[in-house]
Amino acid sequence: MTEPLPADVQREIARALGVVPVPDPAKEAERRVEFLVGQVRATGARSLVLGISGGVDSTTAGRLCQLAVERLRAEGHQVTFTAMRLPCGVQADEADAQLALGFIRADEVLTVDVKPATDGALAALKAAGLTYGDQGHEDFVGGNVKARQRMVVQYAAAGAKGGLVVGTDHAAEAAVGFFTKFGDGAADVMPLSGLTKRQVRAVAEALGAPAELVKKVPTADLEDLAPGRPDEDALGVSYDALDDFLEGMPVSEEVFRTVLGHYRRTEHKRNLPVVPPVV
Ligand SMILES: Nc1ncnc2c1ncn2[C@@H]1O[C@H](COP(=O)(O)OP(=O)(O)OC[C@H]2O[C@@H]([n+]3cccc(C(=O)O)c3)[C@H](O)[C@@H]2O)[C@@H](O)[C@H]1O
Ligand SMILES: Nc1ncnc2c1ncn2[C@@H]1O[C@H](COP(=O)(O)OP(=O)(O)OP(=O)(O)O)[C@@H](O)[C@H]1O
Ligand SMILES: [Mg+2]
Repeated sequence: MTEPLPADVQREIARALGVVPVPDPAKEAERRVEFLVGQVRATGARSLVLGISGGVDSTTAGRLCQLAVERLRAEGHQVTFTAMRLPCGVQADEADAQLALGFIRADEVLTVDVKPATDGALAALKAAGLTYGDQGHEDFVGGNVKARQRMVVQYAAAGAKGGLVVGTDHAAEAAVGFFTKFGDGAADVMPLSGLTKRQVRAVAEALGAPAELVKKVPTADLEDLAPGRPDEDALGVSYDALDDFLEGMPVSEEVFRTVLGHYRRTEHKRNLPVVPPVV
């Protein structure tokens, strides 16, 4: 069988992830505010809950949430947006998180330090006898525990408030599975879905986000041994190249292979858990 052409593979992946051109980022922002409004109306939710890190994704999604709840309140719905600051101890780019909060102007900000819960779980696992390959491996697994502790507290807040947890996953992260399964990958609504990273930045700019945040270098910031490590460093491909891939532009063979490799390896993260076939 002949291999499909790279352009056809790119088109198929972009289609699966819902990537479309965004000629007018302001209209796109509006469409996504309306999506959130519709989801709140349909579910009867009384709040939206989202962690604000100081990165461009949560800055953008956070502002969309606040605009959505203000629109709903104008229609008479009792609904609020809770922005959550979820540092793990002291966050190096705390100033960016504060800048994001100043822009978003959320109804409420809840701050929870996820360090005690993260350290407690890891210490208990160690006491139970769990071991890791090496220090780097331990740090990597611990990073995912941190991301899942953020999920735990966001769902606790949503449970207390009758709310929906908002996720910030978009097409560039989804394509390479660059999120923690059931950590930041766990959410009820994902208003940035289908956007490439540059489209997220364009929507952020259209919303009036501070330029420092629009242009900020993306970081998962999960590893203690490599604080603030740029995503692009971990992924081995730049977001520009990844966006080119998703937007159907020509990419180098190396980029093509890297993205396709990540896409195939992380298929399980974009699907529900695997179950036995029905007989
Ligand atoms: N084939 C398969 N079918 C079904 N399930 C499979 C599987 N392979 C692994 N799994 C399961 O998945 C687990 C691995 O997935 P996971 O725990 O997510 O771990 P993993 O994908 O190894 O790591 C998460 C990556 O996402 C990055 N991240 C996380 C959070 C936020 C951001 C960000 O950009 O902000 C980035 C993080 O830096 C790291 O590189 C395995 O331990 C196993 O339980
Ligand atoms: N320190 C934090 N405080 C609150 N929420 C966080 C924190 N770190 C991560 N999150 C949540 O996890 C999500 C995933 O992180 P991710 O790094 O992909 O997004 P971001 O930081 O908003 O943008 P970028 O990818 O450009 O860094 C964030 O959007 C946010 O909702
Ligand atoms: Mg980040």
